[in-house]
Amino acid sequence: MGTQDPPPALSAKNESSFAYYTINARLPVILARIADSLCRKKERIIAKYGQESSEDIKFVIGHLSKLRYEVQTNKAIQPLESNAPDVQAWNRELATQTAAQGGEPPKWYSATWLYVETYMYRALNDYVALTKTMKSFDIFGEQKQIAYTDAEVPVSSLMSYLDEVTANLQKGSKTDIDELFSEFIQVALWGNKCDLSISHGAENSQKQCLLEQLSHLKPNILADDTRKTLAALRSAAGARNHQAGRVDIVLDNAGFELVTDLTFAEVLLATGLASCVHFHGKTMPWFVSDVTQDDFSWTLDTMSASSNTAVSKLGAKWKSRLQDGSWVYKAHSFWTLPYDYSLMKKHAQDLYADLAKADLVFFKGDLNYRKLVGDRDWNPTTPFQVSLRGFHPAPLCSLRALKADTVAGLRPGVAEEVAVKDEKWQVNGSWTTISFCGERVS
Ligand SMILES: O=P(O)(O)OC[C@@]1(O)O[C@H](CO)[C@@H](O)[C@@H]1O
Ligand SMILES: [Mn+2]
Repeated sequence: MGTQDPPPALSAKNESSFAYYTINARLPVILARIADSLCRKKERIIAKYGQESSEDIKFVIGHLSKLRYEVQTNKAIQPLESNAPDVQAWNRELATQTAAQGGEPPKWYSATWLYVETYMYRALNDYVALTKTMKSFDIFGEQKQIAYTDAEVPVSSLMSYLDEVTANLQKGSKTDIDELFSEFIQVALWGNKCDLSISHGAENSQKQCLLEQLSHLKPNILADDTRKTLAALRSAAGARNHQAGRVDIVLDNAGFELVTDLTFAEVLLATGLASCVHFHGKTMPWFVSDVTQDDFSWTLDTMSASSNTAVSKLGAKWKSRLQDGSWVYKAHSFWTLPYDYSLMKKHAQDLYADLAKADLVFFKGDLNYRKLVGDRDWNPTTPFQVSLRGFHPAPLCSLRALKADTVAGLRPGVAEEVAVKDEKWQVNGSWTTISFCGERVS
């Protein structure tokens, strides 16, 4: 490795890695759970999609067990078969990797973790797309809705607090915007602690009130670029005669995390730090809990229909934001391709150009972080800017709970200190980073 070369990408070749554990233990469990849940939901699926879907369920379960066998026995990655628009790109990537290895196709334990894990979720969607009747079925849909309903108590307290804070702002009381920004960026940050794929698709939602926990959680933020992030927003507005601009949030999980992101977006608008917020979701069910258009709409519909006044008020307000354009929801197919973000300019020029219109782009969650830093084995003290390897459509900030063993941007000594306190610090979601990059470094 030359001095300028980035470190290698994570892969299951290393048996002590989380990548190995994921492929060896977690992915087979996720696949088995999906098959089980299809069996359990059989009657409901038939009621919704018709009698013919009975055959479709068998078809999907058959493919799931074949895939599980292929993972467990380290078989070659297979081309996708549906005629979905992104299948060509996936199969082209498979051909490229095969050619690069002298005709040897990538395999589960030797290819990069990012490639095989994203492939697994893409393959699941392909099986559903190949059915006759169930093409619109979301394998994880019910779990995502449960993640929201299980969090109704913390959602209610968060909405009451948000309602109070925004009302006080309207009354012109001297609320400190810096404090609000710092508080609600932490709400969105810790919202990422509770996703479903880390718990093998089992329930893992937020039952306690997050607001009460924030100060207690503060020491677990290993890198905190809150001030730099806020300064970047202010300087972008300052350059336009104090006109606030667009802020983008690249979403991660549905359920409680989505509500925390929407809350943060509301605070950005209410404080005048942003004039509009663009949310980026997924075009298909992804990594168990990621937000799709259906999840986004379902969440706002469910909130507006809530019997809790603050929840229904905010739900209705957010639906109207989508109408008046102060919020925009979009989903680009690049987010579910296997590429890390240093390749966005090459594979999705339009998305890169769109993100460049924002004053600041927030990237939520662990998978987005892995894609930002190329899922590589960085020395933890490598500057975050360096780990991005030239990706810089706009100033950006990642809010992430560590659930994978790649991290950059830590001060010297921090990794060693936390490793003594918690040997699973890199993967158990209990430690977080707020990482900002204000300029391009290649
Ligand atoms: O992106 P998210 O929702 O925060 O996390 C996704 C995740 O659960 O999936 C991968 C492991 O399977 C890890 O990157 C991470 O733990
Ligand atoms: Mn996710």
